[in-house]
Amino acid sequence: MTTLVEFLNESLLLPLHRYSYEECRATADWLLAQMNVRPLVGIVCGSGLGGLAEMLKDQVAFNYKDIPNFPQSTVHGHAGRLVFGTLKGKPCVCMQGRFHLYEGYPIQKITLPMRIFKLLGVETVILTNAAGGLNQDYRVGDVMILKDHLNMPGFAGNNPLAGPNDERFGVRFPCMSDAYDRDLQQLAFDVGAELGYSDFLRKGVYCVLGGPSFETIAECRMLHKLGADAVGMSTVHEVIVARHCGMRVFALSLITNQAVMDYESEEKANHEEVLETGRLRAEQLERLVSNMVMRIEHNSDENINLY
Ligand SMILES: O=P(O)(O)O[C@@H]1C[C@H](O)[C@@H](CO)O1
Ligand SMILES: Nc1nc2[nH]cnc2c(=O)[nH]1
Repeated sequence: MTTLVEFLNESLLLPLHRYSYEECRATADWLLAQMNVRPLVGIVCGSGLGGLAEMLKDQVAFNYKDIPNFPQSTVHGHAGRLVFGTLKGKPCVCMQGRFHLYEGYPIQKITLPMRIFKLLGVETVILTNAAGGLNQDYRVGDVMILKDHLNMPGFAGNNPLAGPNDERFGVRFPCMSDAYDRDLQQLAFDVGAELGYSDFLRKGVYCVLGGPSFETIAECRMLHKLGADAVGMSTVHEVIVARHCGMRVFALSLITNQAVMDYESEEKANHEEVLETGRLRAEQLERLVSNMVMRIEHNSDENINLY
């Protein structure tokens, strides 16, 4: 006989679909069956930053709609393709389009690709996003290297790791004080300096909100007081799942607009400005990421062509 708890689990929790290890494995195996190279680096393209995927050589690409268990991209500026290839000789997989809470997907679904990355052999994840600048020293077009985050949906209990924990992915209570790899942050600044980008490179704290509405003036003021330098609608959930399963994480925000902090301001946040700033910085971001990828060392570097 079904207990009340089982009934509630099935009727309330199942619709918030959690993918089992076996389902993740099936998706990864489906992809690997069509691939002769295992990616070491997984890249996620933020809004308007899908051009990063075009840098990959010898591409094999899949539309999300053809990949078992994958959600669909519904946002303009997120193409909805998983692209495999090499970047400066290093095998990579790139999400040209990510999923967001505001699209209506459960948090476990928008973070599924991180577990697929892990099962494909990815060791380092590079996440990019578009964000509003809260730090008053930031300018539109600045690139903020994430050193930490504020997880607002998480404060309200919406964490991608909520629910039963499968130890095959990671521990029940993962540490997040080392979420953003410090060596990779330094590498970004070193590579950025060599490319002449120091003037627009920053380091800061990213705050995730659920979206899709942009923030009110009072909300921006509050987030700034809480220690956030930039605000967005993604990345943090992916970071948590990636760290849970032991991948190294690097993340950057392109500051696509100034968050409005002043009641006298005429500025209004809008998605078109977000995409336009992405277009203006695309080339430099592509150079920064590809030069970083070239210099990242991996445990499995010597195995690159064995799969
Ligand atoms: O996927 P990201 O975080 O780059 O997308 C940001 C947040 C919203 O999806 C959108 C708002 O313009 O850009
Ligand atoms: N929440 C939020 N997300 C963004 N993505 C790009 N700009 C913004 C912004 O100002 N606020």
